[in-house]
Amino acid sequence: MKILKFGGSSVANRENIKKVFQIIKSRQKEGEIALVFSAFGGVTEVLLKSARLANEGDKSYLKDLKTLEERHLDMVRELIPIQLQSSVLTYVKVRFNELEDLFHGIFLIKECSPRTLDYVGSFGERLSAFILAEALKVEGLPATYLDAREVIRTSARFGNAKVDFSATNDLILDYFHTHPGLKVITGFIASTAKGETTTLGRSGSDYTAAIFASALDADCLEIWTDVSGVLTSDPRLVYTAFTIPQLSYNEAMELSHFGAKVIFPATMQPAMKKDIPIYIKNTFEPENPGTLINGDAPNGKIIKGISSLSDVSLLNIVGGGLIEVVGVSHRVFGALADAGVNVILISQASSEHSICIAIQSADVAIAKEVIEKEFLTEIRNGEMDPVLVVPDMAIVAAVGENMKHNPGASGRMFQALGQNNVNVYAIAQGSSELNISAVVSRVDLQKALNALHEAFFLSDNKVLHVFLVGVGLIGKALIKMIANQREKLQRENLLDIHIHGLANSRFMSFSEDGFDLKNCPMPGENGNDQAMDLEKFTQIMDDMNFSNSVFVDCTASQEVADIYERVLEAKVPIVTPNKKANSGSLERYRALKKLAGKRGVKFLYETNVAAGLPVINTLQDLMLSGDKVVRIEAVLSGSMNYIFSELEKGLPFSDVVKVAKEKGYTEPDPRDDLSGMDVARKILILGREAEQDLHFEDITIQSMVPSDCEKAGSVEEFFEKLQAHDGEFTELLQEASSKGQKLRFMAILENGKAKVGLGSFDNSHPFYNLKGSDNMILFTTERYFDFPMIIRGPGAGADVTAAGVFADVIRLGNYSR
Ligand SMILES: NC(=O)C1=CN([C@@H]2O[C@H](COP(=O)(O)OP(=O)(O)OC[C@H]3O[C@@H](n4cnc5c(N)ncnc54)[C@H](O)[C@@H]3O)[C@@H](O)[C@H]2O)C=CC1
Ligand SMILES: N[C@@H](CC=O)C(=O)O
Repeated sequence: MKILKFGGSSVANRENIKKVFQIIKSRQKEGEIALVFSAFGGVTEVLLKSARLANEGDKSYLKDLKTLEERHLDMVRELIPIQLQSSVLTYVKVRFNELEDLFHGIFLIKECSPRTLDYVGSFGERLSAFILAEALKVEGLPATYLDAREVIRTSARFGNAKVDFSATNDLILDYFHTHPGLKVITGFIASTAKGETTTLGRSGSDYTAAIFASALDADCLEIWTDVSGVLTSDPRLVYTAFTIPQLSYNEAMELSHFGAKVIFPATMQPAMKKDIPIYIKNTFEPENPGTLINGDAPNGKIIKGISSLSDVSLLNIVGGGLIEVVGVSHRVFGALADAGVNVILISQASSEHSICIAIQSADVAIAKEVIEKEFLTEIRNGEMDPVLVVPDMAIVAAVGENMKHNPGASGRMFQALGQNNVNVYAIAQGSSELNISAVVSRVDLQKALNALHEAFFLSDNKVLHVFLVGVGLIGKALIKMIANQREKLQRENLLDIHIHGLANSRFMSFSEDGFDLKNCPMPGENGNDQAMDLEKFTQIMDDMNFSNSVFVDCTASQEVADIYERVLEAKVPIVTPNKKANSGSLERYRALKKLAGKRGVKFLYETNVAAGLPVINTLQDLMLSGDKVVRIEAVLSGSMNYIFSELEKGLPFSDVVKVAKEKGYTEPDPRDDLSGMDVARKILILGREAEQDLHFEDITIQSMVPSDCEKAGSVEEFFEKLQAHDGEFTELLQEASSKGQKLRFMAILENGKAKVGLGSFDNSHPFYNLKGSDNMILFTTERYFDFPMIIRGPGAGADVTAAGVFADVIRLGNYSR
């Protein structure tokens, strides 16, 4: 025997009911079944609301009742052929006449007790089960309607009656032995020994099904609903939530206590006592296996699900007078119980100095009042503080039997929360080790759930949420690269990258779901984009509050570099090719690294030097492994190398600089390259990475910008003025060529001092053969002393730089996995 229960959404309309009938027919072929139905979707709510309206003297209940009656009559007409409708239509009309009389009585005497409400509520299931039984007969099934009030005996606690299992089990068994056929049973309702109608409380129809399953020793209980089982987390908050294939009864109970709405704990008890498997199945996706709930807790994932409760407040009861005083907890919880306040979570440190309690926010005022009343004397004597309320909290709970005797679950949980800057206000874990709960701020709830979901279920998968400032040459190339590589990264690296924020110097735009990167509109291209405001940009990034946010700075702006502290403080890692932050004061360079370390986030800037070439990482590895840098000799400017190599072809200097800019090798203002400033910044950063106390003043710079060009107001004006100097550069080149040498703009760092400027090299030097936008870095270290370590390759350009930035972003994705 299998018991199949269908909820209100499964029988909300004819279309759904047809699906239900298909399921019933297929199950019936497999063996004996019995069916339990809820009222048609939404009917019970309307009935109870109408009763309240009548009680308040509001005659609009009549309209609601009429609409309900029409709905049921329509259902009969839709499910049953006209020649068989008459008796069923009469049944419905008689029930609604009874209801009308009943509501008129309530309206007249203005009395609507829980007992009356139970009677009113019973009509929903009586109508649905009767109509469905008749419709099933039409489908050729031997259906017989069973009003559960005939067989489920309860106490007279109306609204939430207590089942008398001994009487009920006998009545059910007797009924099934004496009545053949496919029983179509009303969910939710029962009766007292005196024949008064009662109801079974929240999720009462599930309970009915479990009662029958238990009485009949059913092989299994199938709960058919509108979701495919119990999910790993609330899918409205965690988009990656998925169906849990199997749960133990205990796990299902823990999950449902904290928000998994699919099953209500009490309803499981009868099935659980007899170890009857419960399947949670989706009427609209019957082939989906759904969730099996049974007595097993097989080894597998360390937790099964992450549940949550929002709208929680914390009460802190603090005071020296609590220490080693017997009975304090008894008084606190006694006062709360007397006031009917449900305590969700309790935490008390072993110092006994405080007790922390989580309750529903709606109960805060009364809870505070009764506790303070209970401890009036202690508060007056200063032995205890008035109750401190921390509002707007939420609870996240990791649930799973495999946590038992399995170290690491709480470590992983709090690491994930900490890494994502989620503050934990209180913690509770019982010795059953089935549930670890943490109280967090409500604004952090979604981030916390996603961080935990990723840490426990998708630890191999990671989603990065990028906020990109600067969508010029490099920024645009980066977006294109991410768009092209996304699928491969998802597939092969289990890494997904979404961009949620974009900005240039004038506009900023945001997308909660992430921009469509293949057709990504640039800031300012959408009518509703906002004017760029850096403070607001970071605020919106904070407010979006994603786990794994990343700030990418693809500008050359000092203003943007100045907000790094704020970004790191918010525990958001930074990736940037912008050299401004690291080439500012030595103190700030060090402070930023320290802050990143302190906040446990990465600050990655491989592209600060030589674009995508692995220079910074290599140098960091050398230093970490104990090497010492003796000398760095390097060509660090892709544009300058391009310019001086092209000059060899006899082209005018100003034309070559223009082409270097067009090719994306120069800085936004090419004078940053020609002046040696860009190279100076790079050698400064390399020196600092080599753990030298290098300041900008320690660098001697030879500028290639003629003095009149320096003063040019715009880049265009600069190019106009530069033409007049073409001859000077041709002369420099000829002089070097006459000695068999080539011009290279280079930097040398030695003995704590650096020099940046033009040098000429013959073919015995590695710089001689550099081509195009090549960079070359020679590291002479204690280990690489006789022959320096050499890194060479293109050191400027959109693609190589964007690729370096992209590699840093991917690196972030790979950390902590
Ligand atoms: N071009 C190259 O080969 C390499 C460039 N880099 C660095 O990459 C960075 C970007 O360079 P490009 O893309 O060539 O520059 P770009 O001039 O093409 O783009 C800069 C972007 O930043 C935006 N921007 C500037 N100030 C801003 C502010 N205050 N707020 C918001 N947005 C602002 C601009 O509107 C533009 O979208 C620079 O720091 C550069 O030094 C690093 C390695 C190589
Ligand atoms: N303008 C730079 C590129 C970025 O660092 C160069 O020419 O090397």
